[in-house]
Amino acid sequence: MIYPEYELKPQFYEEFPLQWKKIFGNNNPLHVELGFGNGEFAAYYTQKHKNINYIGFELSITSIVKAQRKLKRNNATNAKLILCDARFGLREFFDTNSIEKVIMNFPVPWYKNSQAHRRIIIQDFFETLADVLIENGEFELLTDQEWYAKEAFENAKNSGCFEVFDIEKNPKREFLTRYEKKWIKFNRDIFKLVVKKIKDVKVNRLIGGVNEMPHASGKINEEKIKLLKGRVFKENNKVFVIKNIYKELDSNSHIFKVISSDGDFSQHYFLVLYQKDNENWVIKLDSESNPYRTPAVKWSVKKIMGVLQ
Ligand SMILES: C[S@@+](CC[C@H](N)C(=O)[O-])C[C@H]1O[C@@H](n2cnc3c(N)ncnc32)[C@H](O)[C@@H]1O
Repeated sequence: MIYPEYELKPQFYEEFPLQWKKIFGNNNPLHVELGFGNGEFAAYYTQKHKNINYIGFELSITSIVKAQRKLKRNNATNAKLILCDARFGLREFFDTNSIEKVIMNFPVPWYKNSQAHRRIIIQDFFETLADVLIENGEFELLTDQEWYAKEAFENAKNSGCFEVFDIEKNPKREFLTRYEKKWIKFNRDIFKLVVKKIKDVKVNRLIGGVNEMPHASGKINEEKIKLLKGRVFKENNKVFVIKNIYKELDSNSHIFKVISSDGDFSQHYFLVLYQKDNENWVIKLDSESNPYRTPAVKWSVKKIMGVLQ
């Protein structure tokens, strides 16, 4: 990363939710942008609002690099960018009643029904918002898709936790994002939805507390190791698959390439299995691998040790 001071890697933190006061060195209000793209809005917003702490989520590494450049050019000191699914990050990295404003400019709408689970504004999202926003905290959505704004409107209303304002068509805007400019050029209408939190909800988080290193140990039947390649394990909301197993030359250790999911949240990582003494083996996260220690990640460690015994 070119300007690492702007990128925050929560997977290297020990404790969740994150301690934002420590991270920014002040107690300024937290404003969060979901899907910041190339960071034009982040650069504008952090200049305009010097007394807030801005946190942006993106899934694209290229976008993170471009956004870092823009923040650096402005010498912004109140911004952190995170490469992570915004739905996961909003729920897992923030405490209850901690965010003043959440902004989402021109999300990917995911038109097809088969892709609907990828939309950010699903019902669960509004429950998370009702947890992490402070009282009277706001969520602002801009989109060129009227149906998307209406779906968000309905989901926010159905949650019972928000004052939901009428959708505004072609609102007056001080700053146009890259996608906004593009859609205006294509003569598309723009829709703005604002909701204000009026009621608390407490949602379950996957990785609360101290982020312990999952590991398991015991006697195993070595013959069973090679049989695990390609196996899929499922339990409730958790799934993991062992994509590959590599044996280290000249040593009794094996690396497992694993993909796990907790609901819609997937992670790739490596586990290492090695012989500790004459009788016992240990399995744990490989030191190069740093997934969030979600229930599926912890379960994969215990389960593999279990089936090898
Ligand atoms: C259409 S672009 C809009 C970018 C920018 N906000 C703008 O208005 O110019 C949508 C952005 O959201 C990002 N994105 C999509 N799903 C996401 C998710 N679940 N979490 C974080 N970012 C996401 C994409 O990578 C993409 O950069």
